[in-house]
Amino acid sequence: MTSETVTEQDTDSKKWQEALRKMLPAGAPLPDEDQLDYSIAVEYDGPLPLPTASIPTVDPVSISRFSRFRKLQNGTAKSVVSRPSRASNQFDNDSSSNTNSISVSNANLSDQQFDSCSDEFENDVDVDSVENSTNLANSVNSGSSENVVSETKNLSKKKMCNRCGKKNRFLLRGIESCIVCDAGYCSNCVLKAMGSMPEGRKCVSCIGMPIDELKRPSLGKSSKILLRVCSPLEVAQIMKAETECKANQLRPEQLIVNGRQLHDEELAEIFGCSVPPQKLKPGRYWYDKDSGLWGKEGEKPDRIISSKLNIGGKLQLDASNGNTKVFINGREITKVELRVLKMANVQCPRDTHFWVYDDGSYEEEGQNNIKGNIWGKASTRLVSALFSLPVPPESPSRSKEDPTTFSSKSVPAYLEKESVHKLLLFGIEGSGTSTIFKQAKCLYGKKYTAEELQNIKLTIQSNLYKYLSVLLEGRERFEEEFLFKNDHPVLDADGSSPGETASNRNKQCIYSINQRLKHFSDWLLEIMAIGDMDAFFPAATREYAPVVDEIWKDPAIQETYKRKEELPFLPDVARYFLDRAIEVSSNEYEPSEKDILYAEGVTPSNGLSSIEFSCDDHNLSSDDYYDNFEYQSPLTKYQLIRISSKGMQDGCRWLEMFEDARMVVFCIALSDYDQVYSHGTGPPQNKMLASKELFESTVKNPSFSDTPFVLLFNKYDAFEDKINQSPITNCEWLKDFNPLKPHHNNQSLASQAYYFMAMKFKKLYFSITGRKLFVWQTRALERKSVDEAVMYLTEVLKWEEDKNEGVYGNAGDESFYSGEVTTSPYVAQE
Ligand SMILES: Nc1nc2c(ncn2[C@@H]2O[C@H](COP(=O)(O)OP(=O)(O)OP(=O)(O)O)[C@@H](O)[C@H]2O)c(=O)[nH]1
Ligand SMILES: [Mg+2]
Repeated sequence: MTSETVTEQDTDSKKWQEALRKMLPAGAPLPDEDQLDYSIAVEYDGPLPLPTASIPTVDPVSISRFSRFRKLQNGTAKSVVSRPSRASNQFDNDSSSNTNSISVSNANLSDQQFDSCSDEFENDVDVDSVENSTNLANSVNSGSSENVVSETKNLSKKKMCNRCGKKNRFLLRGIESCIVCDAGYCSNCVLKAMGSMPEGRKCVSCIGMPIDELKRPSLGKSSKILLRVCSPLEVAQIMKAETECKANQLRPEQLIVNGRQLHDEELAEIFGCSVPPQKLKPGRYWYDKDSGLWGKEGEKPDRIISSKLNIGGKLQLDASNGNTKVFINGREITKVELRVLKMANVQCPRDTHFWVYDDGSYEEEGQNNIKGNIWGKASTRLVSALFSLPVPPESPSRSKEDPTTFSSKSVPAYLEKESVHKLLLFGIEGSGTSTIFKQAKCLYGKKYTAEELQNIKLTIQSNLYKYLSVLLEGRERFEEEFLFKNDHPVLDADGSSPGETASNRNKQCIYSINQRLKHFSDWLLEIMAIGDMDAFFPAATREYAPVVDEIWKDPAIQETYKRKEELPFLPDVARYFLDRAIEVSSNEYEPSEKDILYAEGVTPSNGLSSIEFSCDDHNLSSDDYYDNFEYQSPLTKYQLIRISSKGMQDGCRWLEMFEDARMVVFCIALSDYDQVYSHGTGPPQNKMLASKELFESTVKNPSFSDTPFVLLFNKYDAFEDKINQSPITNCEWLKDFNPLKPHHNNQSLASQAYYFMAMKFKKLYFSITGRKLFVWQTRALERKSVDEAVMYLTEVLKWEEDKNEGVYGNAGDESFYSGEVTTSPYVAQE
């Protein structure tokens, strides 16, 4: 080794030390290389004030990680989602994959680039590898260099225009590909290569040829590229031709219905009927011509189409692979269907054979006696919709005689069902799921109706009495304790005995209230004890509002409130509403958005609630969020389904109904680590442990064996507030937390603890599933934080989809890449 190289290395290592020191909290010692704790990276919050030329920087080269969160601006990668806090990070990395690789280079980057890169660093460093690594260089190069290079090659090929061969900057905005041969063209070449597009987006040489079936879902969905080179009207025409021209249609032999290939006229019959199966793809299906139920072979029904079509073979008993011993029109139904039938109060013991007609009326086979209508009840329709079972359209023209009179206008969203991604949201009591749900509803859902608002108002008004009664009960207890203590004072050191005990009995104490209020208190507590509150309220609301206000302001109650930690049933929001008792109780009161957010009992406490939204509903997300993306179908719908904590306790019976959920969003309040949880008959337990148990059992639930999980760590604000007073090691499971000392403030400690807990859960999840757990943090009371969380969820879905489709294997590739790969010196060394 020459002396020159030695000095070079020396200087390098000094630079590293200098850079590290800047990243560490002020005064923190430079850790040993061996014990370097890289979770400190979450602290990093901006470019270092060092000459950029000499700073080792982080260059994003990981291809598959580019996504909407890493969209490119001016050639640099930047996190689109602004960080909700210094510590906002996603732990979406998989230690076993190479997708997190980041190469380190000494390239000269501008400040701005450095900033972007450090963003990337902050968000992307593989937590697992960081934790285990002993060397920064290794940690940031956690992927193998070979893989990085080959991924890049693939991408380069993918992103090359098939006509001009250029990888010019237009390519950052995507390419348009041929629906037959997948050749891609940049916006400069697309018209030259595809001509007037009489059959949609096909190379001129591919016209007349059948399309690539993988691309069928994107038929008729235009991209932004086309809009750049054609007028909107032209694009509309091209898209129309693409969906309608003969060459692009399914061929009858691609469809097998009830075990038989279709003929030409059968295909025509399907497409010609008034309610055809939409978005039909080649495959094997079953069809029940009496009820109109239609599904994929071996699966539950998927939709209801026109009945009485003469297509395919005879419906088989095992068409949907049911195992319930209950039969509909000769088909053994699936568990989910049976459950819905039971909810619709249809008696169905084993070995029942039903005859179901297309209007939902049913009878037992051979009895000739209509027993009822399955779809009669709105609740059944709702439950069916939630469980992805089809429901017939609600149309006045619907009739048994003429089943094909459904007007196409009334065909509901279920026809688009396959593009609805269900996200299941739950967690233990108080984790914040209803707050998140309400925020999401405000952000993307429909406005509350007048009736809903009225109900919310009544809920808020009666909550006042609930809170008051908790306080009054606490007051009584504290008063008794206080007087008892004074009755039996501990002997003083001088041996003086309890002298004036008798007179204490009649004495007032700080917890005492006047006779009049005592009277009201007794009355209210009695009503609460009987559980008869609804009989008195809201009628009594306005009448008693002044008393409520008076009691709340009474010094005794204020003293009681000071000990709210001892009142487990008093939520934090009590003060928010009690402070405004008079206003809230008035007839004219209209709950504000904030009131609704804070109000308890707005989302059902023992069941399901759901909202549907599409990507376009992101009203908080910046416009340029989608700028660089291929056009996303506005039809990508998401359904956020919240299962209440009570519903979860119920033997988790809901879960098995959601096998088709695209994602489980498990919510845990970070601030629960030192809270006690007691429910049911079980002994009190640490709340974080209770969450962990529920998490574990959910992960092991067979219904979710293939479903990605996202862990939402909620109440980050409360977590930050308390972490310095109450160490997280108070929780048995978190005993081995060993923060890098000294932490100069709550934020830094909180972010380290957050990382630590995220890692705990990631490892737990990995040990059960062998997969990666996605982790995100929220402050559910802040709307922006929930919006960001939802964006993250949709992003994870996208990643998962890409993964399932074999990333970049086909055209809909939404990843972006900024110029050439910088070969890291470390990669080169390997
Ligand atoms: N400080 C803080 N409070 C929150 C946050 N999220 C929710 N809360 C409060 O925590 C309490 C419980 O939240 P909920 O949303 O009702 O929790 P939940 O999961 O629906 O719980 P159940 O209704 O018991 O099933 C409410 O008083 C919320 O206002 C948060 O991010 N920070
Ligand atoms: Mg709640």
